[in-house]
Amino acid sequence: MTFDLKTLGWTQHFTGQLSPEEFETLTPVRIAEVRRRSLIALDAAQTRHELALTGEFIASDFAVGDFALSDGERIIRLLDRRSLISRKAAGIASETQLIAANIDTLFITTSCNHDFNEARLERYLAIAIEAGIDPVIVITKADKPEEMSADAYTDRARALYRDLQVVTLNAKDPADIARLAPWCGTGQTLALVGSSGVGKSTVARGLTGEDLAVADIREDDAKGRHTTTARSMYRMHDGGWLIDTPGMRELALHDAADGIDALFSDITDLAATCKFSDCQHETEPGCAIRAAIDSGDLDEDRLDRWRKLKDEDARNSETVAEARQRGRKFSKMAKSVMKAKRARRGE
Ligand SMILES: Nc1nc2c(ncn2[C@@H]2O[C@H](COP(=O)(O)OP(=O)(O)OP(=O)(O)O)[C@@H](O)[C@H]2O)c(=O)[nH]1
Ligand SMILES: [Zn+2]
Repeated sequence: MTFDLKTLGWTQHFTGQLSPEEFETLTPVRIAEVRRRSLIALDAAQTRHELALTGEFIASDFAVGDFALSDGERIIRLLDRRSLISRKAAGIASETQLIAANIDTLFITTSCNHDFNEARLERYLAIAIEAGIDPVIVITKADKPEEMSADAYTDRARALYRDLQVVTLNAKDPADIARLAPWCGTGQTLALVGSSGVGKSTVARGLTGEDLAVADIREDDAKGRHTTTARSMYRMHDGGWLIDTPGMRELALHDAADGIDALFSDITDLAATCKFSDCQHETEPGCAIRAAIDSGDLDEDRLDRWRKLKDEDARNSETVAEARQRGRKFSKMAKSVMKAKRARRGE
């Protein structure tokens, strides 16, 4: 085990999962690309290897950023993740699609203009907390704030969550980009989310020196055909890794009840002291939340956003369950049709 594994983002969390035998015989790698039938993995020397997916593994088991053990040709074992971002898949068969693994910090990006929206920031905060990732709010366009001052935007973002880190900057200014260094050093893994046009690509270019959107790799596959695959892991100037997968930019909320509870712990704590355990915080007597609003301790807008976020999460999580239900019904029906056919054929 060489020291350079640290550079890949390897920590004690992963070392602790290895048996002495695995330690001796297998190579730790980090997944940089997930293809249909193979994975591109980086070893401690940051050499790219194409590893075959064989045996029990299929591509959808893996996310960019995963750590695994390889025998040099194949993946032997996937290691437990420190954090995971997934999204709901459209199809029935696989309910969630893995987007990225083992990210330390999520830069939730917005700008000093109409894009700044507390509800949207809270949605990303809930996603980060649920996934086990430290959120940092990055507010771009501090050099040309609209509607209010850059400091006012910073204050509004800070108020969203206790001890929340907020960096307000001009993403085009290298001196400002340098203020992001605490999250970009050797061993650290970062991802960016935010709406279109807020400056994600500009921040990414500042951190890596590369244009992410155009950094696709063209190469020839085994049969000599040209293929274009999107690169997803980029080395940052400060030594860390930036993960940018296509799914990262379209993250939606799902199955994030714990993340929402943590983000709004003041409200959840209050709700626990309401007189009725099923209190809807509308007109019930003994409602601690109504009392906090009346006394000015709780902001009505915040309560409203909490409700909407919970509804959105419930709706999106429910759909997954329903899809599963539909899938089961469909496979039952398919089975009974097959059975009937076999019976007709006299099998
Ligand atoms: N003045 C100023 N312009 C910025 C700043 N950050 C980004 N921009 C500009 O805003 C525009 C959009 O920035 P991008 O980096 O492309 O935004 P994006 O979030 O990557 O957008 P998508 O690729 O659509 O997701 C570009 O013209 C940038 O030059 C900033 O801090 N200050
Ligand atoms: Zn109540």
